[in-house]
Amino acid sequence: MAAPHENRAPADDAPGLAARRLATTLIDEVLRAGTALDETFERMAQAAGLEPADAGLARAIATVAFRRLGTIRQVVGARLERGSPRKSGPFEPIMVAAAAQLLFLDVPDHAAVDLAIRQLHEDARSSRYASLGNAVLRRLAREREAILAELDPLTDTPDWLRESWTQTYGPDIAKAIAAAHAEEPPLDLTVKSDPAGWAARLDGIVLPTGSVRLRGRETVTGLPGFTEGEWWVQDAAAALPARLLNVQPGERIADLCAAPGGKTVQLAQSGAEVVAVDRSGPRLRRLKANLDRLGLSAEVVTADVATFEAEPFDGVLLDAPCSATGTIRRHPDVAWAKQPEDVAKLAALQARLLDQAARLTKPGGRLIYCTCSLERTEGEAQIETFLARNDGFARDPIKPEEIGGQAEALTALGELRTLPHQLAGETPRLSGWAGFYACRLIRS
Ligand SMILES: C[S@@+](CC[C@H](N)C(=O)[O-])C[C@H]1O[C@@H](n2cnc3c(N)ncnc32)[C@H](O)[C@@H]1O
Repeated sequence: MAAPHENRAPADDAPGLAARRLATTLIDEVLRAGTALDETFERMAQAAGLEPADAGLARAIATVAFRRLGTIRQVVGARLERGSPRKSGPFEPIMVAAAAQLLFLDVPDHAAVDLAIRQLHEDARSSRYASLGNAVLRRLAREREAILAELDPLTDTPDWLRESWTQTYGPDIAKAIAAAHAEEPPLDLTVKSDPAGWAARLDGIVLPTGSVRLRGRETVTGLPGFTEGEWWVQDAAAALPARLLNVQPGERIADLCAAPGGKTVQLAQSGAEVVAVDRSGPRLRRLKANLDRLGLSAEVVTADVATFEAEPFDGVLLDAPCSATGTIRRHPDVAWAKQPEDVAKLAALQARLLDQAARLTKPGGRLIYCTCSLERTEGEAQIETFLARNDGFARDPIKPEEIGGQAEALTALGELRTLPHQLAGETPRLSGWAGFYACRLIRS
């Protein structure tokens, strides 16, 4: 008896097929397991043993698929007369990856469709729907212009996030946040010194807060200054919390939940004695590699912050684990991998970590609590309840001049609340920053 698919072309002979397969697996895995795309990619790309160009293409397809997942599901669903077929194996992720490439990446239509048909034939469950998939994708190709003319960024925002942002910030800002997420993010660098010089060398702009934003899309490791350790990649908003600690040379500073170390290197660069604590060994290895490349040092401790004990510090920075909804522009998978229950669970963990961070702060010392979340529960509300149960702490309001004059990113109580649509730049792609919350507290 003939083996199934015996007459199929050998698996890897079509250009782009290996990349598309990996993209499909990534999309499927992130949606099913709720894992982060970056980590899933690192694990799977290595196992798949692809050429760097194919691995890069797979990541690009998966990223745009998540950025536009609401639209893709809508336009594919509208062309499936009887809805998505049941028991069809990998049909859905194959169609999502194909539609992402067809609608949003530069690839000839016939190639994008052909790869999907090959993939559908690779699994007996989806093979039965290959002609259906073919018909839907060809329609998408024919109707692409009309589809792209009607894009609504809110379609690419899951309902629970749209509702949360509308309730917290109002409908106009919720829409503006969604529009910012539709744009590919720019690359921001924190430089050790001479931002204007690095901006000139790397074709960048010095942002009002001092970060350097690059106009191009180069691979960072090939840029001047990377090997020499002159700068590190850090979103302009993510660079603010560590600065708000106003570290003085020689102070003892705890960086809690520190890995992979974006803030640790800022604190170490300020001349402080930094103790960086995180419970993740693999992430701390990345932190150490970052310190080494930059020629900076810190004491690195693998521990659970909830039970970490030490002599109290002059300053403590807690960058607590959170839903990361403020990073959706850089990590569009977050919007679809996270659920409202995650926010509630994380808020309980944040409260425990914050109480321990408070115990680790000296009388008269400063404590910065921050999260890269747009959810009030993980930011403003967390601090409100913390202050209600800790009368030894008070807010130390942040002033606009501490954040490059960006007064719109401060709350009435002097907390930092950056939103993705703020910080207008030369073009929509060169505008915006991550959504961050930070509050500076002083221990009396
Ligand atoms: C938002 S990330 C930190 C980013 C980092 N501060 C930076 O700027 O690069 C949160 C970190 O919290 C760590 N984490 C989560 N729960 C923890 C706990 N109970 N104790 C210690 N670290 C924890 C995670 O391993 C993760 O590295």
